[in-house]
Amino acid sequence: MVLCPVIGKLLHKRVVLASASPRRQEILSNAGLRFEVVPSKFKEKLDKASFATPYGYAMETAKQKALEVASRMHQKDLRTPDMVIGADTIVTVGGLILEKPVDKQDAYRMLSRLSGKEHSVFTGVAIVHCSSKDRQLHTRVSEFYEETTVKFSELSEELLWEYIHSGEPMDKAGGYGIQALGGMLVESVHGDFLNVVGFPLNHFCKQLVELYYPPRPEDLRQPVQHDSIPAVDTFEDLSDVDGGGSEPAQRETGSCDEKAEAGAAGQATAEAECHRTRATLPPFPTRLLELLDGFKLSKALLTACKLKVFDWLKDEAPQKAADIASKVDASACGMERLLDVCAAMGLLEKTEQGYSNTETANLYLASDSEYSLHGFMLQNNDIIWNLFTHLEFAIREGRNQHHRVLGKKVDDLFQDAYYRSPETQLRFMQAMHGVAKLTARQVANAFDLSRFSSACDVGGCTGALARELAREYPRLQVTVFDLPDVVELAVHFQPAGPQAAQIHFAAGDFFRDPLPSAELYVLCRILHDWSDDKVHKLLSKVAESCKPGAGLLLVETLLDEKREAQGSLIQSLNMLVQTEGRERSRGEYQCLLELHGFHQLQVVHLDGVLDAMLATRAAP
Ligand SMILES: Cc1cn([C@@H]2O[C@H](COP(=O)(O)OP(=O)(O)OP(=O)(O)O)[C@@H](O)[C@H]2O)c(=O)[nH]c1=O
Repeated sequence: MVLCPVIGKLLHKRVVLASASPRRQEILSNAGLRFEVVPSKFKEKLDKASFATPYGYAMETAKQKALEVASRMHQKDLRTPDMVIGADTIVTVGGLILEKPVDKQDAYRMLSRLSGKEHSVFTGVAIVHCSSKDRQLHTRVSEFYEETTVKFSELSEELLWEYIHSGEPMDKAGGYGIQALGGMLVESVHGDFLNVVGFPLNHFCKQLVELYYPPRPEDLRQPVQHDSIPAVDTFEDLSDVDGGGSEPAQRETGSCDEKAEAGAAGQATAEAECHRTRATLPPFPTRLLELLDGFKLSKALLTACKLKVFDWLKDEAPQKAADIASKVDASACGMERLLDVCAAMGLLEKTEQGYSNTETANLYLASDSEYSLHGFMLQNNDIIWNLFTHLEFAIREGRNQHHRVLGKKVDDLFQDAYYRSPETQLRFMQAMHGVAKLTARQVANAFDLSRFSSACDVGGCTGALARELAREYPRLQVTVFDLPDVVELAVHFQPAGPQAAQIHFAAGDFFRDPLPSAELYVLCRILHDWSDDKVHKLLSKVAESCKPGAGLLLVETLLDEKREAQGSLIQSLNMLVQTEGRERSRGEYQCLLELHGFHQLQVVHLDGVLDAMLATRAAP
């Protein structure tokens, strides 16, 4: 969610952060800004003595960093961004400017200089607005700085060296990181904490407000100090009406002021007009329209995958739309539009030479890449998309929609729907394999499972999780238990390797057949497919198979965990449309587990929307 409305102004812009600093990236993305990262190659070697102030030096360095990136991006394939942000953080003490230490001795010199004293941290920021006319790059720079004062405690030699040996000082101005171990050195801070970390977010937002929402005439008559970042309804309407979009308004050229230039007599009318427009027009519903377009973007992505566009563009020189079109038997005009949308979504690079894959496309969308989600995309295109076209019925009826898509009754979710033909089964398995590979390592690492020597992954499909468990725990034997048809195909997904000897497949139906015996049972994204009745049935089977002390590892999306709320709620809707089950909250899982004799629940949040839970079987 975008908390600061002015950040939302940049959502449609191509914003580039010209910085390799992970802290800056984190601060800005936490603020809801969408941007690309292109680290600057500008060498921080300006002559410090030629600047009257330390912040003058920081601002100039920030500007040069941003300009270097703007001109490199413009030259390289004419990819002109709309905005490039550069920043430079320095520490000053006793008239000296400290940057990043070059080695441990240098870090020692810096930190001992700061010990027991107050120093200033300046971050200079440059916002470079770019445009391209007649192939020439035009830039407009606005810059500012922020100062924060920090006081260090007296640091003992021992502490100093211990800190230096931690490695933390090396990539940080002044040789410390206030946000991590370096926080222990700090007695007090005056000013913006994030400014010390590397980016003065608050001042940046205020600067954007100034750029995008110039003061109204009455504000100029009665100057108001903006101590806070103005709320959306104060300003949002202004710029969209005045500026005709989200271009930053120039104070001297804003449209209201242009009218005012017509003369004193015209001024009153012009102002009145401006105010009337402001009063009557609601904010432009940008976000709403973006949401509306969401399904078109998804379909463009899925169609490009279906046509294997990203396979044709993998590891190849850039290609023209017409070339790709002829390879996949498509029209050149249609393909060009599709590829342009893919480029706008950041999946392709578009240059004068043609289109090529971005890193994301190579990694996840090409069908033969290690972590390919191509199968998952096809599953979404061919199956889930159709189910979602019946969302209204799903909501009204409170049930999945396979019967409507297939035109017949579906009694068994898997046999009658997902596995109704070898082709649909293979596609489902490819989809699950891609998703499982993405998360399997995190699941395997979520808890210390070294006390178990055998595990059974119930409904373990292709064995992607089994493989990671085996890799992480070399003495663990893992049985993947799944339907006979699945087991038959699963072997094709198992690469050879040292883990192969630890993994076994067993065929059966987990609702009907006995489960293989194991010390640890794993149910990864299984329970959410099923109604409460079936969940009880399955959990009681698992519980019966367990000895006291056995473990149960559940992986699901927990509702109400106050993170990734949108992702988990969409997932919950997805379950309604596709399955007999639902996502559940931590409390619900805890109750279910306790009811079946599993206690000591531990929960670990994983990347994305998944959560891992581990519980132990108590003596019955
Ligand atoms: C005082 C302090 C600094 N930093 C980091 O120090 C680097 C400054 O160097 P820079 O030259 O401004 O930036 P860079 O890291 O070289 O990146 P770039 O923008 O590419 O020049 C930035 O990373 C900051 O976060 C912290 O992480 N914590 C702190 O408490």
